[in-house]
Amino acid sequence: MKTDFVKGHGLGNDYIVMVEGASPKMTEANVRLLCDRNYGIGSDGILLLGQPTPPFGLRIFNPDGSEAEKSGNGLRIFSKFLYEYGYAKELSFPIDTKGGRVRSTVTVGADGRVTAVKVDMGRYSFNPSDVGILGRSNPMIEEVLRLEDGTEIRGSAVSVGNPHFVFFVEKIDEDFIHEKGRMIEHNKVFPKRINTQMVRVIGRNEIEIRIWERGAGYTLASGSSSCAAATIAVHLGRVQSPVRVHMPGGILMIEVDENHEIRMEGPVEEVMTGHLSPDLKKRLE
Ligand SMILES: N[C@H](CCC[C@H](N)C(=O)O)C(=O)O
Repeated sequence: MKTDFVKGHGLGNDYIVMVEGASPKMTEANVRLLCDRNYGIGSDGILLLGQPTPPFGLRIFNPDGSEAEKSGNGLRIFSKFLYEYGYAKELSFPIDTKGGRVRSTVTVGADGRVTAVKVDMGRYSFNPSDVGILGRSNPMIEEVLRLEDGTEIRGSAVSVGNPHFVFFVEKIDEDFIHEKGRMIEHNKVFPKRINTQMVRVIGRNEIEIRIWERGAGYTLASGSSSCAAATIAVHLGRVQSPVRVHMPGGILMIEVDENHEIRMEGPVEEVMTGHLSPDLKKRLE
């Protein structure tokens, strides 16, 4: 790759792609600086290519410097990168993440560029230890979560490789997710912290969500959040699979099957390629 990084987005959830060995060390300080929208490149996270042959190695970093087990939008951006920059020779290939192995299949347009990606995201789990909840073995389904300000929210916890808390509303309230998202993220029930989705059911196969991401805050879209919200909505019988998930950044298609497998499909775009300038490099550890 003749460039220091490639930047892409999935429905407005943007990531910087870098290659291990040709990138700064992924220390918390470096990740925070690179993701900073004023002092750095700016993004909702970093995707780091490890093993450059199948099964491709992927590490995912949030803009606060923490490492995530999985990212749905990140996997689509990463899959497009692998195919267009010659790492992937096939249209379908496996990728190893901290949250398990997934398989991507890219859709290529007439110009040879990837326009969309389908990802077999693996299996969901309601197991509290998979979500990072300690001291219980029964799933947290439609239970009241108490926040430090006294707010009570009835929701469910699910892992799709990374952890999520999902609650339903009759009407989407953007202010609520901005006011309470961080409190939910850091609630003591979730020692590994957690991603949160506010969900409104629109139809038998349709939901609308708003997202507060662990380690990133409010984002325009989230693939793993779409998987988590669709999984809980199907599990509670509020919708049927496949589920169209509407977000401010756009729509993802999510399938949840009886074997607990989740499949996600959606668009992806490359924004730019770039080089780190000497002044920024001086600031990196
Ligand atoms: N912040 C998430 C990772 C990124 C998820 C999101 N961007 C997606 O597309 O799935 C976490 O700490 O688990």
